[in-house]
Amino acid sequence: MTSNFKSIPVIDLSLAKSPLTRPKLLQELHHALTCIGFLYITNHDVPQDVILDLKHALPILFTLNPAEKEEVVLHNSPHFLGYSQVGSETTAGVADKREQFEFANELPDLWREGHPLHERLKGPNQWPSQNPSIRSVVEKYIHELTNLGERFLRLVAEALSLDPETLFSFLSEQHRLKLVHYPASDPSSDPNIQGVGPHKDSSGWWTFLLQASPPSVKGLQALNKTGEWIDVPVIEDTFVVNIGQAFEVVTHGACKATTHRVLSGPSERYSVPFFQGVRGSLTKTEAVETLRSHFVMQKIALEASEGASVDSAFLRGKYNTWGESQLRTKIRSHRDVGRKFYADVFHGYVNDDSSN
Ligand SMILES: O=C(O)CCC(=O)C(=O)O
Ligand SMILES: [Fe+2]
Repeated sequence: MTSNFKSIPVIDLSLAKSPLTRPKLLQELHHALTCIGFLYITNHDVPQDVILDLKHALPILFTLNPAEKEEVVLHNSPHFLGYSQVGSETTAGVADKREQFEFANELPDLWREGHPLHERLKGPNQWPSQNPSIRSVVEKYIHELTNLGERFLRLVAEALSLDPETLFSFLSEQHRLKLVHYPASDPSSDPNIQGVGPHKDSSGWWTFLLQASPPSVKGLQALNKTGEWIDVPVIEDTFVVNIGQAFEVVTHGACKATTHRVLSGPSERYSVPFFQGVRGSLTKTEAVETLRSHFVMQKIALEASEGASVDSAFLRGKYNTWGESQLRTKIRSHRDVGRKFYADVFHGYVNDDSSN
């Protein structure tokens, strides 16, 4: 569990540039990592035009007509890359009220019969033919966020007294990006309509989220220790950054993947999470053992009040690699895709409740 935070800290990455201010940054980052699991970063050095181009592209992309969206529907893709309509994804057993386009850095489909099934998550994107400019906007954005993620990981390592390159050995060559649209809800209806239900991020090592609507549009909330939902409002020129489940496992719970959700509201909302990918071949043993002496034996970085307790579907589940557990999550969230491309394992995955 995370500590009983009431707000989300803002970490100024420009403090890293001077030896005079770097210690302050590392101290604040350490606190955010070990006590909250959620933070904003500012002065992140992602070029403004790359962010603005993406923000401007969102409303245009989502006004494609249903046939144009259908052309790139997720159901075409064994890599779970493409468009999914409102209500087609479920989180915590309830349909989410959001539509989304999922992309990744462009990779060839090298999977063949006999290779590990999770390798099939890697592959090319589907690009909507009626919005040809979206491709370069998304590709530039993924490129910048990949770099930001790497810069950030070096700071995280330093804040946790690890070698700056240590955390890179867990990364995948695939990073995924979702462009998300939450339609407005009727204000007279239930105020707690689920945009996306309570969850810990399962796809990434770290998540870097652009809240792409004006500050007046609310929705994102993080859960603190006493079960209160804390607003994570839009702050201009920041990214919201949060820990994924694999990172919680590898750090033995020193750094928690904090539960969060989005409520849909009276205004539509756009957001863009970038999921820094975790290597699919990562086994449970590697995940647990690689940094064990650092986090458990030396008790470094374990100042979070409750110590380390890890709540992980990956560890609880019966699948040995991160890739397999990620594939299972994808299949359970998008069953039509699972049934079509993963028929051999589909029933096993959807009927297996050994992890959620
Ligand atoms: O839309 C948001 O602000 C957050 C979305 C999210 O948590 C997710 O897609 O994992
Ligand atoms: Fe999330």
